[in-house]
Amino acid sequence: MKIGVLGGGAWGTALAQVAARGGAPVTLWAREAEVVSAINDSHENTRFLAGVALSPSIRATSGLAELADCDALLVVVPAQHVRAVLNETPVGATPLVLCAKGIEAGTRRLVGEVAQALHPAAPIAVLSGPTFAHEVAAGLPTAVTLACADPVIGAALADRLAGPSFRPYASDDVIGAEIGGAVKNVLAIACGVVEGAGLGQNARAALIARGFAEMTRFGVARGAQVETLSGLSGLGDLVLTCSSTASRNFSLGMGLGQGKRAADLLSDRLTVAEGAFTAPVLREAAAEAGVDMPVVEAVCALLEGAEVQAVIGALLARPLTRE
Ligand SMILES: NC(=O)C1=CN([C@@H]2O[C@H](COP(=O)(O)OP(=O)(O)OC[C@H]3O[C@@H](n4cnc5c(N)ncnc54)[C@H](O)[C@@H]3O)[C@@H](O)[C@H]2O)C=CC1
Ligand SMILES: O=C(CO)COP(=O)(O)O
Repeated sequence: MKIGVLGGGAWGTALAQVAARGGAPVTLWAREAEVVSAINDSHENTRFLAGVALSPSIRATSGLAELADCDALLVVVPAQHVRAVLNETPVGATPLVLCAKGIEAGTRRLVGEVAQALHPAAPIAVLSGPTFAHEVAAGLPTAVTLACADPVIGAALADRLAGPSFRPYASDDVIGAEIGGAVKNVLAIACGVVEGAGLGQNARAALIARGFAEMTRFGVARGAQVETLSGLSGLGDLVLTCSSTASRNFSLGMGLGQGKRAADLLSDRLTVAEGAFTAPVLREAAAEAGVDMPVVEAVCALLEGAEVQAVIGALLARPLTRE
């Protein structure tokens, strides 16, 4: 199975390295000409994943047409750009594996829903879980959810990507796998705020648990299975990104917690903090579904410039309720 990767950021590059194990040919489309030439000339993505020696069997390209001979495409561009990139990609009935984590602004669609609407003949799969790109690229042990409605295609993709330190777990819950990854990015911002504002470890644990309750409420309302939300792509990824400054979302939250302005923190970013884009869309989607998400609303308020202590005070002053 020849794998193509759409997106030459840190995660697309790390997944290309996974797929190239044993010298298997992989074609990686990157938007930046300098990323294409760095990968082809020196086998390194100096811009987004510096310091990792990439397999020579990864060939980078700027031409989406060159993905036409692939047997499966991993979609790893940021969620807000999936539509534009997939619009230009020759897909047909090739399986699409969505690896971006987010909800599209405007349509409030999960990226798998965007992909399915654009390419109705393509089987849709989702690969998601606790996966810092630099750890995966370094070959450290990692487990992911690989969800696909078609169990035969799901198993073929899992077999193709699995390795001694990369373990896909099968699921048929595509929506559940996507919702975990999208929502946890927003909750990771909230946990970063707790860290930045010095609110302590009790508060962080409380936020993870109450955030998970929000993720579950929203997920169930959108048709997700609770087992998926409490697995690798939901709770697993939530725990990872809510505990580490290696998370871009957590780091963004730390800055907000220290009183910095969201606009300043976001203005000169080279890399993507998806939670900042997902938060307002998730707030709308939750309202539409009639689901209460106070932590998500608090993150939105902070991104819109509200004062940290006022937002935290309002969250803590909510009426007492049952767990
Ligand atoms: N980095 C990680 O550890 C992980 C990232 N992800 C997800 O993977 C997705 C991609 O993130 P990263 O690879 O980390 O990106 P990155 O932050 O390393 O790089 C930014 C990427 O955005 C692309 N980009 C910027 N503007 C664009 C546009 N107008 N059109 C198309 N692409 C554009 C750049 O070409 C580059 O590939 C995100 O949804 C992220 O949440 C998922 C798991 C792990
Ligand atoms: O999704 C990730 C790990 O699973 C990466 O998290 P950040 O985007 O917050 O760095």
